[in-house]
Amino acid sequence: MQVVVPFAATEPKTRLADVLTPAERTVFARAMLADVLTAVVEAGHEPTVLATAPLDPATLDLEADVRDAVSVAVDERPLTEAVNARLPERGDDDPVAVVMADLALTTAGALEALFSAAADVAVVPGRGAGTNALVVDHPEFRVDYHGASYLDHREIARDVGATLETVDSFRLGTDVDEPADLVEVLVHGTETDRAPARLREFGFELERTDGRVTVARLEESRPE
Ligand SMILES: Nc1nc2c(ncn2[C@@H]2O[C@H](COP(=O)(O)OP(=O)(O)OP(=O)(O)O)[C@@H](O)[C@H]2O)c(=O)[nH]1
Ligand SMILES: C[C@H](OP(=O)(O)O)C(=O)O
Repeated sequence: MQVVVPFAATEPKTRLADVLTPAERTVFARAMLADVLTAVVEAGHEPTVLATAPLDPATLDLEADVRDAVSVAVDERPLTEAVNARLPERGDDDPVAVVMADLALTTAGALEALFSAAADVAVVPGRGAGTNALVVDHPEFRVDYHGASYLDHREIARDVGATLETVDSFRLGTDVDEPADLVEVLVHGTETDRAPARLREFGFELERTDGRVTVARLEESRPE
């Protein structure tokens, strides 16, 4: 199986602009990417980062064995086009997995559950009907990201006669897009994960109130 990890290398995570500076968003996005790549390698695969701009794996916080297993492909086209150019065509035997770089809670076990699905197309939906991860083992299925892409992908699978399985995964279903999502990173990130470590360095901590838990940033660590 080929595993592709799309990564917006410049100006990542704009929806976090209210709580993180541009430099912090870059650090945080790269930390999530490193966590995802580590999980992919632990699951036994050699990931390709599909980046919008050149990226040197040596500049990511990766163990040496993970770094050596990672390759980078630069494609400046929009996400959908860049991913579609990597999906299997007629005659290709190898399925292609697409795992987003902002799945900060990804573990090898969660990926293995997705990778072992038997359908032509296996999808993990994200919050708000996005598509966080999928495996394509069909020559005609193509992606159409953004909007309610999970619903669109179900329809596309039907149109091309591909079987589709929805994989239920809290860890892969949690994409980190908005400030409220940072809660999940602090609650469920593990000791060795880079993303929660970076958030804590930035001064974020959980805030327990009467309602849903939120994150707060220590006053002294807020940027000017
Ligand atoms: N190769 C590639 N990856 C992309 C592109 N846009 C987003 N991504 C990646 O696709 C995944 C999902 O991205 P989104 O959450 O939609 O966008 P984002 O850029 O991370 O964040 P926002 O700026 O807040 O929308 C993340 O792993 C991004 O790094 C693109 O145009 N090309
Ligand atoms: C990649 C895209 O992400 P969103 O824009 O929904 O966060 C999608 O899931 O279709």
